[in-house]
Amino acid sequence: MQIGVLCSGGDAPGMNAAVLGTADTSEAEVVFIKNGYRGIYERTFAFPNAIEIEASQAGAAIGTARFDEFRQPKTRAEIAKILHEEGLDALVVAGGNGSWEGARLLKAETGFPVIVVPATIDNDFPNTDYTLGFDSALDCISNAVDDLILTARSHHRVFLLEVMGRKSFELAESAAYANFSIPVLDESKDNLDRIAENVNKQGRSQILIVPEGLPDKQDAIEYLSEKIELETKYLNLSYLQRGAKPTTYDRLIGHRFGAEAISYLLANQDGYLGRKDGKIMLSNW
Ligand SMILES: Nc1ncnc2c1ncn2[C@@H]1O[C@H](COP(=O)(O)OP(=O)(O)OP(=O)(O)O)[C@@H](O)[C@H]1O
Ligand SMILES: O=P(O)(O)OC[C@H]1O[C@](O)(CO)[C@@H](O)[C@@H]1O
Repeated sequence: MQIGVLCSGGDAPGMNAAVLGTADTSEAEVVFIKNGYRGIYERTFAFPNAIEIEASQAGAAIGTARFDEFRQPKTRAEIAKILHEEGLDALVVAGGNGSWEGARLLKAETGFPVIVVPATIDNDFPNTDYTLGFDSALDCISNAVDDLILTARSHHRVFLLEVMGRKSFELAESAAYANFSIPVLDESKDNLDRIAENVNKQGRSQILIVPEGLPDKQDAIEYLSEKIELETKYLNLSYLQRGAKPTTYDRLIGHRFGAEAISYLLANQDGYLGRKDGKIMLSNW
């Protein structure tokens, strides 16, 4: 069996472990596809030994992409045709919920077998408790909070730290819980007043964690800065979260997701992987 493997959407720490995990088999021939769905369209295929991949490194060593043309049925039909022409029997896609939707449509419209490995720092993917990269991104935020609080205390300041996650607040909420920081998960005036009041009552340096997807985020940041009596500073942690060194957990689960994807395809099953109750499982399309 010849299986194509690609990364799609934002890179996520642990994607490299997942890609390596797919190649950890002697029962299938794995072909890496560079730069996501675009790579199929442009026929940028590479055999595993042609690419340097380290599970210990963030990023997607085989490249990833956001490829808008894939939203068109005619592009998906063309891509299925190319996959057949290249002799591929199935596809493994490591990506987030957009990549999942693209894979779902590819399968529904063309019947091409595909398994999606949940890989995005946002932890927003159907039927899984966990997406690859979340733990590493969370670790990155924790390290930032550890460092920021030192300079914050030196100057008696409060930091508003923006974190990624698109519409999902999971990174912000988990980072705040893990670090005894204050999450800003609701932009209502009541909530912002309550946060400012608590910070003022305590009168000491704090880190407030703001999710990037907070509605009216800029207004909320300005409102809090006005209401908080200590001096406030704003920092966006941004892409550093995606570039975070993969934690051992993300390397382990990445390896397992990759290897399981191949096992399922060899057993003629496809769909999308997830982790539930500590187990890796497949949901069917
Ligand atoms: N509705 C859709 N129909 C078809 N293809 C889609 C759709 N949404 C996304 N895709 C494909 O998946 C790619 C990645 O999607 P998207 O940019 O939403 O990232 P993602 O997979 O959700 O990852 P991340 O969470 O890291 O952003 C898109 O560039 C496109 O090729
Ligand atoms: O790399 P881009 O296209 O700017 O995407 C940024 C987005 O990707 C993510 O890092 C992963 O989905 C989001 O948290 C963020 O909003």
